[in-house]
Amino acid sequence: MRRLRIPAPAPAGGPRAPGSRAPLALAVPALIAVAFLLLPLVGILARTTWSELGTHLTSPGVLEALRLSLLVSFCALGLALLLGVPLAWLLARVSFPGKALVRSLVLLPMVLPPTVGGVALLLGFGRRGLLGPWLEGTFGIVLPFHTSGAVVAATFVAMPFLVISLEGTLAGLRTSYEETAASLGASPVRVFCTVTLPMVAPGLAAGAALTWARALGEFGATITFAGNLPGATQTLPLEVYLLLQDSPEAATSVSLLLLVIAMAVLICLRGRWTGATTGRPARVVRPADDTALPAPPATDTVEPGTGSAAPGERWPLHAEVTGFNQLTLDAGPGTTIAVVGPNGAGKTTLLRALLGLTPRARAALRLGDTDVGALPPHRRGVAWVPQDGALFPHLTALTNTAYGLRAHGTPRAEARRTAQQWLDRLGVGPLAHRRPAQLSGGQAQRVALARALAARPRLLLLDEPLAALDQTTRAHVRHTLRAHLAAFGGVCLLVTHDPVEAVSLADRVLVLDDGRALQDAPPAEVTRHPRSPWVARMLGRNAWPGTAAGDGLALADGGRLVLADRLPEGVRALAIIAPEAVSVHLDKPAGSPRNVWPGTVREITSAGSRLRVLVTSDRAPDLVAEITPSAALELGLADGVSVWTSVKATEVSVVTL
Ligand SMILES: Nc1ncnc2c1ncn2[C@@H]1O[C@H](COP(=O)(O)OP(=O)(O)OP(=O)(O)O)[C@@H](O)[C@H]1O
Repeated sequence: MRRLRIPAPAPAGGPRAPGSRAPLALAVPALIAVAFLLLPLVGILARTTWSELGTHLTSPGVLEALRLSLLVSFCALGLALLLGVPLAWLLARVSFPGKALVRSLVLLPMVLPPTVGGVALLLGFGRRGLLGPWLEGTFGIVLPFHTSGAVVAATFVAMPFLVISLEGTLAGLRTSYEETAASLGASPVRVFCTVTLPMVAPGLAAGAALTWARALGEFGATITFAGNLPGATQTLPLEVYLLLQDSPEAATSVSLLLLVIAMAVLICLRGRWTGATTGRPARVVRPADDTALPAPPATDTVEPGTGSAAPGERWPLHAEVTGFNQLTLDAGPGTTIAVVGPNGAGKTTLLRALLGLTPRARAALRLGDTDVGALPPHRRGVAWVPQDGALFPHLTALTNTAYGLRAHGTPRAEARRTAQQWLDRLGVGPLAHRRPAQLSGGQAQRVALARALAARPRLLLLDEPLAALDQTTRAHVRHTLRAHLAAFGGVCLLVTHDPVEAVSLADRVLVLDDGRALQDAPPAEVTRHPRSPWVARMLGRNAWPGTAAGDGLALADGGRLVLADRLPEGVRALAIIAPEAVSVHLDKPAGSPRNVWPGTVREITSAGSRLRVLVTSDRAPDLVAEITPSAALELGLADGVSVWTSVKATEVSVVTL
């Protein structure tokens, strides 16, 4: 039996090649650097008079300075949170002119000598500064030589730590969570408080801890701007400075205290601030095992109190989209439209335009009798299920599902009851208490769908809802979707690359290309007469565009195809050939088929119980034939084998373009 060797995990702190050693030329200066940083700290420890430590730290002057330091540092932290959190959000989320300048401004106090910072504060907020006289005249506030001045100075130098840390975390947080929350009806402030802040909490905590530690140790700006008044502005660092002249041992003891506090903060953060604070890791969508769950009921007459399919709630759709997408959409209530098209065709942009989330396309949107195109995303009644579900990781399945209801003002108990009903309907009721990280891919998709439907949308947008699922789960969730879309009183747009999904779930298939509607027809019509080679190929057909000439088509990719019925000369058309209609031979076939080409087998793949054989030829475009495995065996087909392919003219269907 062969045993698998599992490689040992990379050591913490980054990958290292086995047996690799740091080169001496780097290791020596690095060690000197460590010693350089360590030595002063060891100096403090070595020179501390441990027997006197208690006396030094409990002297009235030190206790007063400690009290003041704590007051000033916590006030500075509060002020930094109040101002810095919105600023970090703005820098991370909004594009505006001069953003780089604002970011530099935020960083400036970190590189500015603190005394220069103090001078700048004096010139800005001092009694003779730009704002000082107004502050004094209007509010009677004089910042210099007052505790509030020490708070301002500490905030000035410490706030950058908070802003940088939080901005980095926000930048690492995918916007789909916030956009989904808005699509569920949450206002921007609600989204910020209930989704953004909880999700960036680790980064915020790290930034806050550093900010507080920096404010606690602030010296230069404080002494320059606020002075050194005992009981008012004389904080611990200033006390150390004074003690150094009169009582160096006491200064060492207080320094030790500040050192211990700073080290404690850094040890608690364990380097998170320097790069690991990019929000919680995205949930990994695992292949799902839904077999433990009850299959969702196919038809369900229980209607939650706020269900979207309640009698009377019917929402036809009218949309005129301009910008990158240029199309008009009209659909009756209950219609499901599959949106298909090649990569970059504008499917996601269309959904984002309907949500009001992109400036690249704009939708004049009417749902029922209401024009919602001018409303912000959270007031449109358009729910969105992005490809990854975007379940809020800090909420359970139940609270995720209740989110939209709560955003619409439903009382908590009622929202939870209704959410539980929706989860039950979608067959994931028993998982209500689980967090998204504890759900499989299929379960998470059902919860995401329950959450969207529970919000009572007037338009439902599903972006490749089944893409992340394995085949078995896909069939399960497709079944669930079909049952619930049938009961949905609005229009549903479903982006997909899967022909089975498009044909089995949709009443119409909207084919997009370059932002425009190439075809908008029932699935049967699109299957019979696809109007683009891409759709035909998506449906598993061979599709050759060409121009009518003589008794056939002059193919755009070179070669000729004979048709059963002549087309008017010069007409552009798409020839569709089902792979089953293509015959593969080892020798040139004699007799009836007039479309015969020599070629070479390039690829053989399985398609259910049959094989698909890709044949390339210099006399015709690539052609896929579908044959049985026994026929392939008989012909000895393999990559590189020379073959002949033939198609009867009567087997070619033609769509004029
Ligand atoms: N933020 C953006 N800025 C500029 N161009 C963009 C932006 N987002 C998308 N695009 C471009 O717009 C076009 C449509 O993109 P879109 O994401 O809507 O395509 P799609 O049909 O959803 O593609 P896919 O199937 O790959 O998801 C593409 O050419 C894409 O490069």
